[in-house]
Amino acid sequence: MARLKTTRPPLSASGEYVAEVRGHSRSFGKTQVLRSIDLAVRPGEFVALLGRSGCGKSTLLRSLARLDQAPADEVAINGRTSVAFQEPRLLPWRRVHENVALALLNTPERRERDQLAEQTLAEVGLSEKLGSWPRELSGGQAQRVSLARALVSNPSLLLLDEPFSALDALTRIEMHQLVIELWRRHSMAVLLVTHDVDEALALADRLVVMDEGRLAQSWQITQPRSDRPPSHPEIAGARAEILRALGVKPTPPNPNRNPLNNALNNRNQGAA
Ligand SMILES: Nc1ncnc2c1ncn2[C@@H]1O[C@H](COP(=O)(O)OP(=O)(O)OP(=O)(O)O)[C@@H](O)[C@H]1O
Repeated sequence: MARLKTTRPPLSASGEYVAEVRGHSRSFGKTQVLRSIDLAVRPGEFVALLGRSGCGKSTLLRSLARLDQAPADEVAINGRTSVAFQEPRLLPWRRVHENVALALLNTPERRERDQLAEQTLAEVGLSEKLGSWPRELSGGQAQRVSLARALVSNPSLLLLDEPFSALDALTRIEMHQLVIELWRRHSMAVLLVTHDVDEALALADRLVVMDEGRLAQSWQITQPRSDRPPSHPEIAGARAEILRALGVKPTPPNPNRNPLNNALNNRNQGAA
């Protein structure tokens, strides 16, 4: 009897998703780190990826960023991706605007590169630091430059690998606001890797929990971002479930979420 060859349908190239991951596995030596991951990110969607340390979040992000070779039938990206990491990773021997312009290697015209870098640095509020050296920046400013460098190429998917975790609480809140503003303005999708459940609940449309290389559970948040107090039933309920999925004892919500909600409320006058 002839055996039917089973071929998987190709990953979407239709533009329905900016990133589509299907049955993606990855091992380092004998250690399997990603186990048949399925994940699709829609244009403009804001997804937060949570999980215990070592569960494979950064490895998945690297596959999406094409920093690691992933088989084309497991990971498909429609459009451009760019990444910002926990550390800003700026070149210390290049001035701020050069660090940003360097992300535009495919733009041949130097003047265009400079203009775009300048424009994007203005968007992150750093116009006055164009000619500074990275060593002259605060941690928060350096992280803004890193964001500008990721944004300048106008990605359809921005990958953020714990970009706020080294910042103090106030700077973090400012960065949250900034990321939401930039996300809206650029109409891009964002995949944020974070350990902070409250941060994820404040920012994302969808929260996905990873466990030992698998996507364990996900939550869609329908409450508008501008109105997500920790006491809201949807937010409180998702928080309790996510902490349970992470195997963490419930803790009181981070009170720093309120300033974000308030600030977003003030700026966006109730926009979702
Ligand atoms: N290049 C590599 N070579 C060997 N092992 C690796 C490599 N990169 C990651 N790993 C291993 O893969 C596992 C998952 O790492 P990964 O950085 O993806 O986890 P993570 O969930 O992002 O962790 P964290 O939250 O601590 O950043 C870890 O056990 C790590 O040691």
